[in-house]
Amino acid sequence: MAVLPETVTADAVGAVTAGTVPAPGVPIVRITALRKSYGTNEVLKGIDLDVMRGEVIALIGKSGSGKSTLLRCINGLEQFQDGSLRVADKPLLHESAMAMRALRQQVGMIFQGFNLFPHLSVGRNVMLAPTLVKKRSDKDAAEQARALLARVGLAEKFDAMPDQLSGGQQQRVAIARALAMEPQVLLCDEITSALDPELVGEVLRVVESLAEEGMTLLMVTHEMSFARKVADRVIFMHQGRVHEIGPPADLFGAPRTPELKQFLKSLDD
Ligand SMILES: Nc1ncnc2c1ncn2[C@@H]1O[C@H](COP(=O)(O)OP(=O)(O)OP(=O)(O)O)[C@@H](O)[C@H]1O
Repeated sequence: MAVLPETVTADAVGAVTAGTVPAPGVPIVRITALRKSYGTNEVLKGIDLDVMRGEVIALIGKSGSGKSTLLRCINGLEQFQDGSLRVADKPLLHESAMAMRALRQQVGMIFQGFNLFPHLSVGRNVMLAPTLVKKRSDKDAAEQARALLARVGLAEKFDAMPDQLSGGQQQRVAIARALAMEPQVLLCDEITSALDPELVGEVLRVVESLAEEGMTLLMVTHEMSFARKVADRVIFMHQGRVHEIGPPADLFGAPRTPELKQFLKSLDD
């Protein structure tokens, strides 16, 4: 796990986090007895998890095991029925619009679909949230966007339109856009699943470099070799529970439960 200094500023980009971050050893995300249902279907059945600053966690598991729902609860996209969720020591309270706005600034999320605004240039896509939400000047936001685009290897694409980019490039813009809000945690939900195989590597390399720089990452991934290489811990979710959790060498090398053994075997078939 990379360890960040006490305070990290956004000027050097790299700049994956900004502002004051909690002291080392303090969880950035603290999830306690979290339960989430859709109607009568209980999808998360009591999740307990502390995510430490600078930690990289890979979430793996069968389709429907609750991985995406967990990420969506952490960034406030989904409400939950029971338990508690704290981000940077603040409780996630859906009833407070102000608290939710603050949360959205702490927690970045990248999805399988890149969700860029098609009518805005790449640069404008990256600038949008900082100008609207953080009230940055156009000049500052453009400067930051240029630096972030350089950071993801797309310095020359500032004025391009999204449809002029490959899927891998669009996903890298989406990463730059998420970083522009200077999140303390980045949630990645199968961010390479929609890409042609030859484009997967360029996106994973960016994520890997963020991990090396100390970004806290929670990623749902089907890229097991990536999880093995980059994650500090892997979580195997099964039927809405954290079924196994530990270092990648343990989960991949010595799975304890039949469910994980079977899941890993299914990947080889
Ligand atoms: N908006 C929704 N409304 C109703 N049920 C939902 C909704 N979103 C997810 N579910 C259900 O919640 C369960 C968990 O879904 P989730 O997407 O979290 O699983 P997952 O592990 O991320 O799966 P996948 O790997 O296929 O994305 C599934 O049974 C799914 O059908």
